[in-house]
Order: sequence, then structure tokens, then C-alpha cells
Amino acid sequence: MEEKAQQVLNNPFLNKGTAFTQEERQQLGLVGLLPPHVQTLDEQVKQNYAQYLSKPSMLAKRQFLMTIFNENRILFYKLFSQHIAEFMPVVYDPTIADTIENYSALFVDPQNAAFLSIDDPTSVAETLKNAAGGRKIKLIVVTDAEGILGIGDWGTQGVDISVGKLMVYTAAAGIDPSSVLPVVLDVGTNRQSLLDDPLYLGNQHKRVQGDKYYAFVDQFVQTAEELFPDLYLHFEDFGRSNAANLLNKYKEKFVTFNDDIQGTGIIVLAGLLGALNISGEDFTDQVYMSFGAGTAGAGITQRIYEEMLQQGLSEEEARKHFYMVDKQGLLFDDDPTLTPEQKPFARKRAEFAHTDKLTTLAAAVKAVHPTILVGTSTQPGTFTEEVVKEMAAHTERPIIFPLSNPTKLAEATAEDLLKWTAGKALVATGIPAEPVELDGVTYEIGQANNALVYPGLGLGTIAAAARVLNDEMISKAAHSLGGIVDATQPGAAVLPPVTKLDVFSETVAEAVAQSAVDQNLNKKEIKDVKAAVTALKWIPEYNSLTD
Ligand SMILES: NC(=O)c1ccc[n+]([C@@H]2O[C@H](COP(=O)([O-])OP(=O)(O)OC[C@H]3O[C@@H](n4cnc5c(N)ncnc54)[C@H](O)[C@@H]3O)[C@@H](O)[C@H]2O)c1
Ligand SMILES: O=C(O)C[C@H](O)C(=O)O
Ligand SMILES: [Mn+2]
Repeated sequence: MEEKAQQVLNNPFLNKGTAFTQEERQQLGLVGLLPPHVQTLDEQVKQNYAQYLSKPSMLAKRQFLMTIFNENRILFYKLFSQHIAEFMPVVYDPTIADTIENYSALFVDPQNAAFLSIDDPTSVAETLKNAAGGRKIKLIVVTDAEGILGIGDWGTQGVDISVGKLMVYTAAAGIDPSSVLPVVLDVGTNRQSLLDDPLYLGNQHKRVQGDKYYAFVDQFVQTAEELFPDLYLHFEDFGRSNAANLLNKYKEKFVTFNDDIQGTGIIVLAGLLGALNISGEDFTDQVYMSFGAGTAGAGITQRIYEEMLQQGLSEEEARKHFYMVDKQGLLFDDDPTLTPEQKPFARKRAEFAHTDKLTTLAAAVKAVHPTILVGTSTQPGTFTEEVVKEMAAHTERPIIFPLSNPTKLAEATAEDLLKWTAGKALVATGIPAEPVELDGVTYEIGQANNALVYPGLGLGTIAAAARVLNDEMISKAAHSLGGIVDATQPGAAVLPPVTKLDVFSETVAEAVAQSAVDQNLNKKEIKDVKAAVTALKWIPEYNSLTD
């Protein structure tokens, strides 16, 4: 095979497979290397979708789609964009959890990712350059895989979360797939099964922590920022003890985003605004309980707290609305194990009569009477009938979001929550949930997953060429989504449907870009925000490769 032919056939950004035209086949040395019939992109999509449907499981479906991704990005994204709600749980959460757990065993292709090893810190620049292959990188999703979803530490195998999150950026917001780079920082793993597995593909030692860890992350950040000056740096699934530290360290210097802290904060705030639209209640009357006060739990609480301030409460007044429950039960301010993010929301023991009893969610709910309960605990089934009925006994429309991912870790199902509250609960789940039929009403279930906002947030920030991503932009993103729900419909969802992900990603992007421009954060002149957002959007269509 001619070198030119190999170059196009093996380059997923150029390869068209059976869609190479006769002219292209001649010019590129492809004559006779493909079946004679030249297909259109639409024909390829139809054919591949039929093949997709024949696959027996979600995992097999994902693997099939990944082969297309590896071979032909345009075809992959055309297919994805036409079946977005159907493909999301296959390409992304929850199926992505299976591919991460089985990454080494299932390995076929590195998927254009950059694998950075703490054992080889001198190769950071070389690795990033090799992985970029001369492309102008504008967006990196990086993970160190210590806290993948709720399934914990997966070492190098966590690279799939970076790959998967990026796929959603393109499918939802039209981020050009040739401008993105998935990165994994392999600093070791504390998962014994990986350390014991001779076929594990990562560094087979315990996680490096402390100064050496932070120096390695810093080396990556500095090098990436030097190599790719217009970078939007998205951190994903770092561990509880590092995620907020890293965000605080970099957020004012570079365009830095932590999805678990900020993305989840936005989507939950948007969901709450949607829920309160339905119930007609006031935001500042709510009593908020976070079950699982880790990276996501604390990130969400902070965002909701900021909203209370924006809605006119003083800091002192606002804090009274929040309760955090973690492993030890309700969090109190005399607890020496509190994280810096938990401390501001820990309560005084003097507020309660029997604080020694407040060590369970059930006891905390009984004592506090929250109106909002958000689960980011990784503990399945913990929103029990007892807990939910107790909550519903003291509030007309309890807002309950069991958000732990993947499916097997959810605190409750939407169906149970609605049954236990006779349809009163306003529910959103972390993973997609089927509508629930109850007493003649069809309840649509919103998905409070950060995937509903991070693509638009990234698109808007990049389109505005913003210097940083700040709280004001984040707040605007949440509010732009909150207004989309039709609250008058019985059984309406609290968030817009994933079928419209592409449409509302643009809504989010415009709100975020406008906010950046209003704050003068744009590095280049933006005359028309809407036009800037549209201009950045990549569309999966073939371009001619002939001269
Ligand atoms: N839907 C979304 O968009 C979204 C976004 C981010 C995270 N999440 C989910 O939230 C969960 C937590 O993610 P994270 O990044 O915050 O992880 P994390 O490890 O930082 O936090 C988990 C917290 O739960 C606590 N916890 C453990 N056992 C508990 C128990 N028995 N009772 C109460 N708390 C307990 C831990 O101590 C920790 O503070 C995961 O399942 C993740 O998939 C969902
Ligand atoms: O990846 C997801 O589905 C959402 C979130 O970032 C998580 O860690 O669970
Ligand atoms: Mn995550």
C-alpha cells in the first residue's frame, strides 16, 4: 500500500472508509483498496446503526462504536449526533464504568490519549506533543483516576473517562474532535486487584502522594499550558483530598474547570431551580441536606450556598440552610477529620439535643427536616423508604436527587422515590431513568449529570476566548438551564431532556460566553456572542480530500 493511502486510511480524522469518492481514491492511492460502491455518509450511518442494534449488550455496543471512533471520527460523531439520547448511556455513563473496570483486558487501541507516567516525568512534553501530533489542542480532559465516578481508584484504566467525557463535548456542543486531547496521569494505583494483575497496563505500584504528586501534576499543567496556549483544562475524577486543592491552585491562573465540583454544582442548581419552578416554592426557604460530602457533595453545596447569597441572604443566614451528612453522620464543627470544604457547613452540637444519635441519615433527616436531599455518597439504596417517608412527612414536595454513579451505586431509583411519596417527590437521577407511570400520570425523570452542562460551558468559554472560568460564568450556566422546563405539565421533569442536549448546550454556551464578555474576560474582540459560539461548532460532514 502506498504511504499516502496508509496515512489517510489509518488517520481517524481523515479516513472516510467506503465514502472516499472515485477522485479521492485515485489521488490518494486507494484504487481497489475499498469495495467499489461509493457510499454517502448517511448510508454509512444507516448501515452502522443497524449493526449497532444487532449487538447483544451495552458493552458490546460500546465496543462496536469505539471501533468506528478509532477508524473514522466523522462517521462516529454523525452517528452519535443522530442518536444522542440512545447513545449517551452506551458511550458514557453507566457503560463507561464497565470499560474502565475491564480496560486492560479489553484493550485494543489507545484512542489518541496521552499516558503520562509519574515514573517518567521527563517525558511529559514529548508525550503531549506526540499525542497532539501537530494538532492545535484547545481542550484537555485529564484524570488521575483516583475517584472514577463512584467506583474509586482505577489507575491507568481511568483514561477512558477522559476519552468518554470528550466524546460528549463533541456530540453535545460540537467541539472539534481534532482539537481535544484525553490525558491520564498515571501516579500508580491503590487497587490491589490491579497491583496483582500481571496483565494490568498501568504503573504497578501504590499511588504516589504529597509533594511528588503535586509536582508531577504541576509539571503537566505548566507544560500543557505552554504547548497549548488557548487551553481549556478540564479535571475529572481526582480524589477527594486533591480535587479542590488543584482547582484552587489553578483556577485564577488558567482556564481551569473541575467537573465533579463545578459541573455537578451547576447541574444540581439548575435542577433545583427547575424543581422550585414546579412546586412554586422559594429558593431561600429550602433546607438542604448533602448525603456524601466529598468532592461532588461539597461542590454542589457551595454552588447552592452561593445562590442563596445571590438571592439576598447574608452569609450567616445562608449557612443556616445547609446540613452535611457523611460516613460519620451529621457533620459537626468539632470533628477533626472534616475536609476544608466541609468545615464551613458543619453544625454546632449545641443546636441539637442528642448529637450522639445523629450518626445515620435517617436520624439526621428526622432531626433536620430537609426539603432537599442530594446523594453523592456512593452508597446504593441508602435513600430508604423510611428516610424518604420521613422527609415527605414534613415537606409538601420533597426534592430528592440520588446522584451516585454508575447505576449500581444510586442511593435510590426514581420509581421508588415517586411510589413512596405518592408522586410528590421532585426527582432527578445521575444516570438516565425511564419515565415512571403512577396513578395515571407519566413522570419524566430529569438527569442531573454534569454532562448536561460541561459541554456548553466549555464551548461558551472557548468561544469567548475567556481568560478564566469564574463563578459568575458558572452561575449563568446554571440559570440558563433552569428556565427551559415546562412546569405546567403534570409529571414534568426538573431538567430538560437529553434528547435536546445539543440544543441546550448552545443555550448554556451563549449564556457563559455573554457573561465572559460582560465581565471583559475575553482575550479577543467578540462582537456577537451568538455568532462566536456558532462559528466554533464543528459539524460531522466529510470535506473533499482532493486537491
Ligand atoms: N451526577 C453527577 O453529575 C455526578 C457528578 C459527580 C459525582 N457524582 C457521583 O457522586 C458520587 C461521589 O463522587 P465524589 O467525586 O464526590 O466522590 P468522593 O469520594 O469525593 O465523595 C464521596 C463521599 O461519600 C462519603 N461516603 C462514603 N460512604 C458513606 C456513607 N456510608 N454515608 C455517607 N457518606 C459516605 C465519603 O466519605 C466521601 O466524602 C459518585 O458515585 C459519583 O459518581 C455524580
Ligand atoms: O461521569 C459522570 O457520569 C458524572 C460524574 O462526573 C461522576 O463522576 O459521576
Ligand atoms: Mn466525574
